Amino acid sequence: MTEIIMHGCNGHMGQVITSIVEKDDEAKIVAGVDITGEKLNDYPVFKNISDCNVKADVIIDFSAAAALEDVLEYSQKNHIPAVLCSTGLSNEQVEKIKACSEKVALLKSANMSLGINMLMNLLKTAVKVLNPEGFDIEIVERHHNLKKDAPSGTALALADAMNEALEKPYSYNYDRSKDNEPRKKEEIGIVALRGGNIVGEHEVVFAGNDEVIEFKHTATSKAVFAKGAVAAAKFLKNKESGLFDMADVISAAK
Ligand SMILES: NC(=O)C1=CN([C@@H]2O[C@H](COP(=O)(O)OP(=O)(O)OC[C@H]3O[C@@H](n4cnc5c(N)ncnc54)[C@H](OP(=O)(O)O)[C@@H]3O)[C@@H](O)[C@H]2O)C=CC1
Ligand SMILES: O=C(O)C1=N[C@H](C(=O)O)C[C@H](O)C1
Repeated sequence: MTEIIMHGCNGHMGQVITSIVEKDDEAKIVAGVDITGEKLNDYPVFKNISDCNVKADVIIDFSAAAALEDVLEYSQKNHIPAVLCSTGLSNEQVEKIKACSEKVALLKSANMSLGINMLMNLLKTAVKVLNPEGFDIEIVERHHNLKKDAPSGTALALADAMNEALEKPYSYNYDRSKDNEPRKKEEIGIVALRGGNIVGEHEVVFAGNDEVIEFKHTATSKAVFAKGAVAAAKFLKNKESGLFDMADVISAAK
């Protein structure tokens, strides 16, 4: 049994995870943390993670970037591994995660789906073939009208994955409205659309001379992220320290 503290338990993702874990004989939410403090389910809810006095194997965080430091402090102090899913993290926060992972096991992923994590590998291959031929790379992401951060953590992770495969990393261009000149070769354009209840779409376009190649992932339900997060929690249980990602969870399941 994997006992979970659900951080951000009353939000959209927290509630989807709650319903998935209810049907899972190998996992249990033993406490929730949410700034609203409301008790919506049968587990106790704390307003701040520092007040949570319940023993657990792992924390799952789907709350907000602003909560990261509190989650890391609690995770390190109580030596409880954490699955970090909130997006909109600053570079400084990513460095804090790396430093903290020397003391406690952490898994950070902007997207918990199998499809996006496979797409990252495909893009690394594509960029190695298409970049020497001068293809321009653009990313378009679409999300619901409640999403706070832009561009999505996934769009940035896809761009980072391609940059890892390039000899010289490209810069990211989020807004061409003031450029007043043609796009640069060594950049990746990243565009964010927000509307309705779109769960999450990511499109990567390689535009060359006389041909265009498009990769697209569509999440049709938040359950795809929730299932990935629960699998990650089970994977992280009993790990002492280190920084992991969804690729580690996927390869351990093979
Ligand atoms: N890695 C992945 O696969 C995915 C990542 N995400 C990311 O997860 C995060 C949450 O998404 P979602 O569930 O849609 O968002 P919601 O806003 O629906 O839920 C977040 C919940 O956390 C609460 N909260 C906010 N700040 C804190 C805090 N400091 N301490 C405790 N609770 C807090 C919110 O309260 P209040 O409403 O009062 O602010 C809310 O109840 C986002 O960053 C999103 O981008 C989402 C889906 C997939
Ligand atoms: O906020 C969301 O909803 C999502 N956020 C993640 C992101 O920023 O990439 C992942 C997913 O696309 C849904």
